[in-house]
Amino acid sequence: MNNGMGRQRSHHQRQYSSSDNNSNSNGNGNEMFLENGRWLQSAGLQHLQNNNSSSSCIIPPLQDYNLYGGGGGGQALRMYGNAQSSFSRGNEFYSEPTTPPVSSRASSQRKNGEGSPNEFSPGLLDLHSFDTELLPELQVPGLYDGSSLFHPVRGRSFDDSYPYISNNKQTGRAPGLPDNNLLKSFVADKEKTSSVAKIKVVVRKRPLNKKELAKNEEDIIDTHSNSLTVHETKLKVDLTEYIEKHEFVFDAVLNEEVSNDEVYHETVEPIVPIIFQRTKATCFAYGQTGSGKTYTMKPLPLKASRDILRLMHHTYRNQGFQLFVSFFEIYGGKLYDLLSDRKKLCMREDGKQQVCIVGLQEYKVSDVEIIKDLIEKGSATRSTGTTGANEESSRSHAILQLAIKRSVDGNESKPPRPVGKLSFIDLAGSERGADTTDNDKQTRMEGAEINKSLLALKECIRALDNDKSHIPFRGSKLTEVLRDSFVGNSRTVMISCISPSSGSCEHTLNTLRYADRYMKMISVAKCLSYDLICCESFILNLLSFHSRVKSLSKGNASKKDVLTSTLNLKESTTVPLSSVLPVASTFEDDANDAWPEQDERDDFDASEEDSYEQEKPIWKENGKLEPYNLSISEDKIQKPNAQTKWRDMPKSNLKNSHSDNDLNVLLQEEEDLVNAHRKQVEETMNIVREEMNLLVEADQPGNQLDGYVARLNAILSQKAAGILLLQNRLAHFQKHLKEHNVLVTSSGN
Ligand SMILES: Nc1ncnc2c1ncn2[C@@H]1O[C@H](COP(=O)(O)OP(=O)(O)OP(=O)(O)O)[C@@H](O)[C@H]1O
Repeated sequence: MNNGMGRQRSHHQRQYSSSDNNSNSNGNGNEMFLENGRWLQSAGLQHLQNNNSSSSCIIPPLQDYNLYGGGGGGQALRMYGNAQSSFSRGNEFYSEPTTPPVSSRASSQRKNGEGSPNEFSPGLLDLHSFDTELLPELQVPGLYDGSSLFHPVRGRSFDDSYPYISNNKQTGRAPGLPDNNLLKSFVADKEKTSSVAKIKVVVRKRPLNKKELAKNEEDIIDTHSNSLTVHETKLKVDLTEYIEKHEFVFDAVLNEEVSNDEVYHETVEPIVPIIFQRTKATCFAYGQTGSGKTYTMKPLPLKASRDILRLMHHTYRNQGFQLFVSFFEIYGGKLYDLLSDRKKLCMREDGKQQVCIVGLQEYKVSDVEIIKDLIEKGSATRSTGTTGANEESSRSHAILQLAIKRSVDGNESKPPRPVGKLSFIDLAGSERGADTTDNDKQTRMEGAEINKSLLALKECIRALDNDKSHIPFRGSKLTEVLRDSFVGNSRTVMISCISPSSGSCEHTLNTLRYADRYMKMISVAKCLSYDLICCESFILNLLSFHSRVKSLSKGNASKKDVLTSTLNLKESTTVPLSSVLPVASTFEDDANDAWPEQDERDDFDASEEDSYEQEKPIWKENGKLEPYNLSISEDKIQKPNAQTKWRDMPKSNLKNSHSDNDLNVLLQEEEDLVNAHRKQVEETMNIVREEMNLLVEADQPGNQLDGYVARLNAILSQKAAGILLLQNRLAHFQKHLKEHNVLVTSSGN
């Protein structure tokens, strides 16, 4: 709690009650994550556990586990997407604003005057003017390995790259580092930059402004390292005041003392290098009018351009990279070029479903001063007006794009092809439609349009989860433009801006809940990724076990090989496995493929498998999920059917090459590992279920989270089935070995 707030609070006699809608910072959440950390350690996955004491940091970013990149990105975003169901519904009242106002005019002073939507001349329809398809291959010798983005380094997190300093400044910059260490650390940090979080949610609290101070409004927000508490004043029925506390945890919380430089360092700086790696990155600000979105967003593009140019002139010198700047706004559902006299623009999709903004002026730049001028020019041209909360309020969504392009095969005569793109989106204030202080019709229509587009954004992300084949990107111009942020190899940083004042409490809570839903979804996805890791480890153990016994059976493995193999296996539980193994959705099939060749299994009794029927996860009637326990099935597995017939293995070879004791040790280790992994998978699945229950509890009517939860449940069931199948086979395999006197003693499991 800051001092000012402490003083002001002392005038009131308030009772504190804890909030019912807090995020995963609550007791359960903490315990859950601590528990999570414990089993990570026990599983040899402690490298995945962040040293940060904050509970939310125990779980590293999603991209570490291939939920991102390649085909995984969609999955994570779908999870992330449904988090937004708390987002306020759009205003029913909507009619399209007739005109974009000119810059810096109060809404009451605006005049009509823009043309109709059909006024584009065919000459503008140049689909190649903004080719958003990225260059298919980009190899920069001696620098990034292009593949690293698609096989991100695991166990490295965003936070690893920049040690987080949990103090009042909350800068995240290690002491002694130069202000811009980008270049110095560039090559050394290439692995780190490739592990930049796919989605990062940062909250920025602004200081109380003069108006709020004049009204004696209190600062009701306490910030901690990556969490914050909102103290909401409420009245009891007997009209006595009490405070309800709402706690939230995010990737980072930046308080009122944090400078714009530090905001840049925390949000955009880490993603700058990766746009040279065929990545489309987006940073957007969200929050109520007057909360500081423009203040936060405005300096970021210039700082980013500076770093991009440094990289181009040094690290990527003579590589043919070029930087292009464009700046446009979406106002009243229409696009206007802010660098070309507010020329109306038109959006088209090309044959490859790439969104092209026809006629958008892009400036090739290589000088920071020119970029600065362009940004200032565009900002001055942006539609602004006056709202109850902000005299100089942005009435549009402004999008500034920094595109990196490169000549194909060094051929300067051909137009350069895009390599990566960094978009900065300053969204219009989130509560406009509901702002009753704005009584003029124009302002209300703007508000309705803004709400409509923000609602479309929510719908779009939700659809990513529910309907793979159709995402309503076309619901608004905003979502069409943001499409790049949702698909393919992308990075997104969401900065939620909040006002600290008691008068803005409701809006602030809305903004934080919106951001919090993102965080919860990310957290669910992270748990699932652990589940995936554990399953992978489990399968790898079995495969390795099988191949070693098989090689023993052929008599072509020395004792040394076997022991080395065991060592490797143990190590393999602490390193990424997805490069070797299938992803969750297919692992079962692949595991089947990897089992002994068919001839070894020809005589396998199918009825045996039936007896190990999968336990179905239990859905309670109230929609909650019960913890899932594999132990019943495990009992069955321990009693293999005596009827089982296996084709004989050449036991003579085994006996000749190795002592029974060696094999016993080996197999015992195998079983221990397998059992440890099974337990982890069980625990992880329970954690995921707990998370899902939290989500369901926090859900509001009509948000259709049920579908999402059911889908998660299906994934878990599939995993559970796969695990049982593998255990089943392990049991058969052990029995087979016993029958052939390979395994002398039982593990007792
Ligand atoms: N962190 C901050 N430190 C100091 N002043 C700030 C900060 N954030 C915002 N302000 C000031 O608060 C006022 C409103 O900020 P800003 O215009 O960025 O809000 P906004 O969220 O973009 O509003 P709108 O949605 O209406 O455009 C401005 O005068 C700005 O200078």
